[in-house]
Amino acid sequence: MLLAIDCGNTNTVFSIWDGTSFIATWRTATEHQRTADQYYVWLSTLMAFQKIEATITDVIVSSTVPRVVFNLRVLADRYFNTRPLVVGKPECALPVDVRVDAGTAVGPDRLVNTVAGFDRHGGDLIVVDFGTATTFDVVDHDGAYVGGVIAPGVNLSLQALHEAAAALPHVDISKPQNVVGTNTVACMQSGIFWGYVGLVREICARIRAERDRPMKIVSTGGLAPLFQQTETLFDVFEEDLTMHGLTVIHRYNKNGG
Ligand SMILES: Nc1ncnc2c1ncn2[C@@H]1O[C@H](COP(=O)(O)OP(=O)(O)OP(=O)(O)O)[C@@H](O)[C@H]1O
Ligand SMILES: CC(C)(CO)[C@@H](O)C(=O)NCCC(=O)O
Ligand SMILES: [K+]
Repeated sequence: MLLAIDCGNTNTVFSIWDGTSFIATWRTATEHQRTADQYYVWLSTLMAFQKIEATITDVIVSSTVPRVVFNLRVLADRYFNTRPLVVGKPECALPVDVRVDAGTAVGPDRLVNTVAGFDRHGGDLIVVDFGTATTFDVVDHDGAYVGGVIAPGVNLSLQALHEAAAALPHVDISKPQNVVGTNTVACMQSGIFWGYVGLVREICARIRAERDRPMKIVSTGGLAPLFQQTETLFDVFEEDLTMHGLTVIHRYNKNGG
């Protein structure tokens, strides 16, 4: 079975893929100090707790944090006796082209989202991922990643307000009832929530205008549903998009690339 690891700047998600479906998914904070042994203790405890008797034969990793890859490689080698596929490394082939400026290292999560979006929906897509950053990946008609947009993430924006202004508290995102807030928390939530609705709508409209062709908007990431609730910003939401992309890339490499 395949262990797929999606490591973001905030959280790392581990999923076990049995060839047909994900039989388990676990999430942990991303910490580069964590060793292979620590990962294994954590993983094996959860597997035992959920009575998952998977024999892991393959590992694939996408990491936006280069430093954590070393320990994940050791995890694969020491505990699963396999060399992991690492997205973005030359030995990991991608089923789509990447057409960007020379020397640009595109975030592996964006490449994985591109592959997943193209696999499920075909080309001409905008993939919006609400993670630490909010990213927009533009997928061409042939599935190629052709660029996009990086905006500060929702939680990062709230955190930045709190850290920069002495009188602004730590606030969690939620949909405010009104635009005009009558207390500090409501004012901050309004700024971020409605600001984000505008950001997403404007960026997608401008991408569409620049590309001059119909583009489907696919969203993923923990906070996408909160925004979709209010306004129709996306055509579809897919919680497991990044994980799906990892299984597609793994299969592609198994079959010889
Ligand atoms: N209503 C909400 N308010 C605050 N956080 C939420 C809410 N709904 C989901 N989340 C958070 O969203 C996060 C899931 O987001 P996701 O995995 O897409 O990105 P991330 O882990 O924040 O970023 P990255 O992938 O860059 O590490 C979880 O940490 C979850 O707690
Ligand atoms: C933008 C993030 C942080 C989103 O996770 C990640 O994709 C990344 O580190 N990207 C590198 C730069 C780029 O994608 O162009
Ligand atoms: K993510």
